Amino acid sequence: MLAELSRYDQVLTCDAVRKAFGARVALDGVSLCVRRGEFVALLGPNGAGKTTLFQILSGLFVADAGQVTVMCRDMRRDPVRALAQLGIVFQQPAIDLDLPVLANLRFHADLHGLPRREAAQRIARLLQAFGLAPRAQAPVRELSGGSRRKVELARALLHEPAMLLLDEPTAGLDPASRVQLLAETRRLARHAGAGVLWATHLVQEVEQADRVIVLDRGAVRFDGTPAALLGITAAATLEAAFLAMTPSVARAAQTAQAELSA
Ligand SMILES: Nc1ncnc2c1ncn2[C@@H]1O[C@H](COP(=O)(O)OP(=O)(O)OP(=O)(O)O)[C@@H](O)[C@H]1O
Repeated sequence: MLAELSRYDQVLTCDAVRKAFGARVALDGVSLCVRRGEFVALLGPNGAGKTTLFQILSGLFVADAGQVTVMCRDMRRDPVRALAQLGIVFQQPAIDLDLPVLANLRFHADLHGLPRREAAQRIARLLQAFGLAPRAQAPVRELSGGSRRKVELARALLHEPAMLLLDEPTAGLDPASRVQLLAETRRLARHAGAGVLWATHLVQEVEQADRVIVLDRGAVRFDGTPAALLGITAAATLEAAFLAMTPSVARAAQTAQAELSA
């Protein structure tokens, strides 16, 4: 019974996923899960495999081996129903810059087959929550980088997905916008009971996470709470703990430091 409960509590599962590009192995047997209402940070240096993993989780790439499920739907066998439960923000902005904010959101609602009245209510709520209501009629091109990201996040939440996949959503934002976007995502996802997988290489963004998964060179090096990451590495800061978990990054940091002090 307990095992059944915990299986249904898992919104996203990824089991022994492998992906290679020719001889380069990008993911080497990655297993992880995200539970309902849980905010999980996926922390990894450049080239760790985060984007490849997201492309597989969002159905853009097919894994060479392994299994992905969303709300118990197998991504390979039942992609339509698995994808319907996902809200995705890609690393590269993917929004029509010439369309007004409102039209972008309406288009997404239509794609998901939301009835017009229901869509209008949800859009109004999300625009309000993100402080975007006054800019609803503005073309996205006229918005700041931070506001554009908020439109993408609102769009990802519009069909009320069980799981949010966010690939470095704060890339290119200033520190204040980063903190704001992170806080708003957490609040909205928790309110909706959705799971969140937030990929980043910024250690500051994992402090508030329920759990952190460290990915390096295509493999999971750690999976636990930020406090546990500090505990097992006996590091004073999360930054030091991350370096301890990713020796290749630590070596690069040491070399850079030595060059600076030479
Ligand atoms: N289309 C591709 N063809 C060949 N190699 C690829 C391709 N996509 C990714 N790789 C390689 O797979 C590895 C993982 O790359 P990936 O982009 O997934 O890492 P990442 O963690 O998202 O990095 P970043 O933080 O820089 O975006 C890297 O070694 C990369 O060079």
